[in-house]
Amino acid sequence: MFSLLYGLYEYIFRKDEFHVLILGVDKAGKTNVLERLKTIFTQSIGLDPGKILPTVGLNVGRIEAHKHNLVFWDLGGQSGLRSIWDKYYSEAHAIVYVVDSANRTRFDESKAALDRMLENRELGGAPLLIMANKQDLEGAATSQEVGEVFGISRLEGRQFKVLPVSAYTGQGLKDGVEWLVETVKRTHRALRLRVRSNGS
Ligand SMILES: Nc1nc2c(ncn2[C@@H]2O[C@H](COP(=O)(O)OP(=O)(O)OP(=O)(O)O)[C@@H](O)[C@H]2O)c(=O)[nH]1
Ligand SMILES: [Mg+2]
Repeated sequence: MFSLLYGLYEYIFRKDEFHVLILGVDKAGKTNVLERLKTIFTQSIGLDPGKILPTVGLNVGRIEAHKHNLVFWDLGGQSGLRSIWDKYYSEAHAIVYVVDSANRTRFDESKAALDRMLENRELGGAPLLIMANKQDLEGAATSQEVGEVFGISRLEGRQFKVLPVSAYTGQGLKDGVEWLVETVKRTHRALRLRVRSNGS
């Protein structure tokens, strides 16, 4: 009886856990974003930019924000590593797509990788937050420009937002996390994933 009641208590009061994939082409700044998020939202200090190497496997970061637990999965963006992105799609509540706003020469490549990702049905209904990163650099494209180049307003059936951020200064990261929590909470996808995890 006690365990039944405890189970019910746990079910009602446990914090929801959301899985957020951090994607984007190599050198966009994904791992720096993750490390800065750790500094902002946890007791520990994220890695210094100078100590961050190109990602080959998976970096995981957990934070607590707005009464929710968020688990970030940061994957490598080199072209040969993009083929494993889709292994994580079915379990992801939302996507953060990081763009190097200061490197316009790679916008086409980055947009192609984004379009390919969005075509995947396993990501149906997953909110998309585009981080127009490296805003601290002079000449960086604004978030509006990034939104236009990446054709974001044409997305149908998906919640999305483009935010100006800097992993170096922390600009925009709190707003991004707040948007993620508030948006994911309201999606059918979150409910679907929750039902599935309770059933397994
Ligand atoms: N100026 C500036 N540089 C940044 C910022 N974020 C990342 N960088 C730099 O951009 C480069 C790539 O950063 P990473 O975080 O390793 O990029 P990544 O997207 O994780 O790359 P992969 O792991 O190879 O996919 C590094 O030299 C970083 O120091 C930023 O906000 N501003
Ligand atoms: Mg990385």
